[in-house]
Amino acid sequence: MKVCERTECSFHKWYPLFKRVTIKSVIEEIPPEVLSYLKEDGIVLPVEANSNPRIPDDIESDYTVDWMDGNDDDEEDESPSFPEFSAKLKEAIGILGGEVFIKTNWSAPTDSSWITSCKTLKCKRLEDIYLLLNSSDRLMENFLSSLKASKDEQEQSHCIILKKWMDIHPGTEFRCFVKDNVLLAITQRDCSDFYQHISEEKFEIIQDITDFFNNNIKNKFSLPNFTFDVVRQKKNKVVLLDFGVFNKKFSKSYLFTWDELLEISSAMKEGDKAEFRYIGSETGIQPSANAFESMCGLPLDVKYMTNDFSLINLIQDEITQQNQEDDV
Ligand SMILES: Nc1ncnc2c1ncn2[C@@H]1O[C@H](COP(=O)(O)OP(=O)(O)OP(=O)(O)O)[C@@H](O)[C@H]1O
Repeated sequence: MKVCERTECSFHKWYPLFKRVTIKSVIEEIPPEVLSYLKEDGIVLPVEANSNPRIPDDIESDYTVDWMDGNDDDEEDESPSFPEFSAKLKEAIGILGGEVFIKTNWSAPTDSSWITSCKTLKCKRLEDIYLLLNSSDRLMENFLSSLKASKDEQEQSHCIILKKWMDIHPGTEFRCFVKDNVLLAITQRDCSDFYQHISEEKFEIIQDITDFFNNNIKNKFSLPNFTFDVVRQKKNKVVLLDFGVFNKKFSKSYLFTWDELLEISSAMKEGDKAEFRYIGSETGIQPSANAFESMCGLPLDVKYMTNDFSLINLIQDEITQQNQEDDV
């Protein structure tokens, strides 16, 4: 993969061109001092995001426990503060209707919904945004990526994207694969459930997504090979969510394998429709990747070590080897 492919899939690169067909968003560049703060371990909210300000001494009641006796003032002094950046985030929440979804150039904090007050990725306050930015391993990987990135990626500015909140039914989300500007395949994105409506409407789903691709995406995105995600809310209503790299290291292929996608590509003839895969019955459902992500936060070092998230395979190989040694 050429490195610039990942750059082209960064939200801030494609959003201006595809504004009309995606969710209204605001892009804020992360200033260097905020980036350094986000790269640090631990969760210390900036003062502007702290919704539990210290009770002033003069109204402290007899029942107030002085937990931090003597250290309070020191702690308060150490809290970071980014008034300008925080004001921009607050303004963006207002512009987008009071409820937003956040992500960085490439990833959303889907591993951290447990930390917000409403236990979803919906952010209504600065506190929710800073909690997600600080607690997500997925975002941390984005922030740290410049350490191992090529020159091209290092020159990328890190951004926080605030998107207007949209209630999305997981059974309406699809990932699409494009090679040489041809729509090859479409897969259900939430493979942890069986959705009756998908099998009932499969032909309309393929048609709507194909029309959407032909009218809005084909030959307009800057790469010939890529993935894109859509939400098909109802007939003739398709919304673009995101673009991704056509590469197994960076994008999940869900109900296809990457080898299958390449085979489909080489067998595809002009006029062929994209291949569509979905869970066809209750028995076909698969474990939810998000549930796994949020239950077991693997240390980043371990993730990097395994590179393509194949830790399970690594452990399995180790066990097999040990068993073989025991048998000898
Ligand atoms: N504006 C929005 N409002 C509410 N939920 C959203 C919004 N945008 C995306 N989502 C939800 O968040 C999920 C993750 O979003 P997105 O695909 O942008 O993240 P990602 O990190 O790029 O994912 P991946 O790494 O799998 O490509 C989506 O599947 C969708 O369910």
